[in-house]
Amino acid sequence: AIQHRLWPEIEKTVQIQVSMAKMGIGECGSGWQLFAEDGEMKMYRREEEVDGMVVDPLKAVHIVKGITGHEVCHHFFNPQYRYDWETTLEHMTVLETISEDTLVFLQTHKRIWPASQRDGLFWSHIRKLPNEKDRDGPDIWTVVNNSTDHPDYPPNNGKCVRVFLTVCLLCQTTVDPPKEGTSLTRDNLSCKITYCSVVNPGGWAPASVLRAVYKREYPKFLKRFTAYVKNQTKNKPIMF
Ligand SMILES: O=S(=O)(CCO)c1ccc(-c2ccc(C3CCCC3)c([C@@H]3C[C@@H]3c3ccccn3)c2)cc1
Repeated sequence: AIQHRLWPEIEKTVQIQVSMAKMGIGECGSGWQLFAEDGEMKMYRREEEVDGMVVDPLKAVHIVKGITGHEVCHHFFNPQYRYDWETTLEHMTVLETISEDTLVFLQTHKRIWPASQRDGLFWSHIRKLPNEKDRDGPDIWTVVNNSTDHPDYPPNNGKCVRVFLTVCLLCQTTVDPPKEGTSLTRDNLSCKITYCSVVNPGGWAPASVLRAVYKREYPKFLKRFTAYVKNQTKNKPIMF
């Protein structure tokens, strides 16, 4: 197949993001502070600023029963579900379908007072990865989103300030085998979800406001998104 212009960047970014997502919090370099915890969900952040702007990297680990990594990534990647779970979204369009596993999105997020409204333009790639720990086990699934350019939508030429983001959702499914002679059900499934994100707000916004927004929005987002996937899949055949 002919190579798309973004292919080399996608390949490299996916490798870097997946290896970072696989690292434990301890290995990931120091400075991670736990800032939210809710049951199996643990959210860490590092306080970082670039040109005086808050770009705090975020790393969340969550364990959800009853769903697979494929189901989580499928509902995160596909545009048709996004308005159901992404509450800060004002508008979303798919600018380009590079392939069935790679899309280019343009999204505007609801304005967060007193900051000006933001938009994001990024490629999104979904991929199945071999399970190196257990060759017979379920595959690992990932979605990587990374800011990119588009000739028709230059940054900051309308009402929105363009954010720059890199996001990695990495999902590892575990199957606890059912008792002899009983069939596999969703009760035998659990999924370890690692969500890493770095969002550069693209233009000045008060650090205190941004950190308050991050503290409020990220836990809400991951809880709402995983509850959405459980609800969407509960009466459907398991998608490995
Ligand atoms: O995982 S994704 O790829 C899912 C696709 O939508 C993604 C997640 C988050 C963002 C995002 C974009 C802008 C902003 C801010 C920056 C200054 C003012 C708006 C935020 C702030 C952190 C808060 C936030 C956190 C979680 C969800 C939404 N909002 C987040 C974009 C994409």
